[in-house]
Amino acid sequence: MVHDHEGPEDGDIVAPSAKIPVPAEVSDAIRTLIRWAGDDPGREGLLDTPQRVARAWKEYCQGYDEDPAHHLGRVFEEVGGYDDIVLLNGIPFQSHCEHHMAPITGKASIAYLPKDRVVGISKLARVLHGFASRLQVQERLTAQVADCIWDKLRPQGVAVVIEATHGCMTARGVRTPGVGMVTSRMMGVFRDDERSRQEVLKLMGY
Ligand SMILES: Nc1nc2c(ncn2[C@@H]2O[C@H](COP(=O)(O)OP(=O)(O)OP(=O)(O)O)[C@@H](O)[C@H]2O)c(=O)[nH]1
Ligand SMILES: [Zn+2]
Repeated sequence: MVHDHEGPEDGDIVAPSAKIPVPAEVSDAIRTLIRWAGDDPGREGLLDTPQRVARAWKEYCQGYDEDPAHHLGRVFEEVGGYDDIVLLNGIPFQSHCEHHMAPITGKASIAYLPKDRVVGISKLARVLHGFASRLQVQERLTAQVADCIWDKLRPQGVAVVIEATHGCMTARGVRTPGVGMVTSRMMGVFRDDERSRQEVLKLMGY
């Protein structure tokens, strides 16, 4: 595959993704898009844009390079008898919708009721980012995060609530900013037991 030879100079401060070579067919496609949108990809300000856009998309979509379930591989079975809800509340995330490749920006609240194992709390956010860093619909993202925790931790319950705004609804199309889409997935006791569901929703601030 042919690569464009526009790399960082010695001494430049570069993001890790800047080192990824961009195949010529990818930068050509972005040049075509710029032209189709009405601008001149040959003008000075746009010369490096195809490489930047390509590398930005590699970064937005870096979840394709990982299996988020791996983050839940290290569990702790001794937690001093703790047997109540664990909640990571309001985790900010960014994703992109699979229909328009426009940003989805939101917050996720992820809770589980452990049975015999807990996980390092940062790992819940890592699972979220792993699935969010792909082309998504919010419903699937919500379900994938919940299913992953359910499968790997075998807890008594999992609750995931995601609230997000969709760039495809604000910057284009219906142009309705400020509207949040809310999705939730309740599993185990949070699905079957009304009091447990109310308790976790209250902890999340709903
Ligand atoms: N359910 C769901 N819909 C989404 C999500 N992200 C974007 N959409 C919607 O996907 C739909 C795609 O509809 P289409 O009619 O095929 O595309 P469109 O003509 O660009 O639609 P408009 O956005 O209404 O202009 C739109 O209604 C979007 O609002 C998501 O995460 N979940
Ligand atoms: Zn969209």
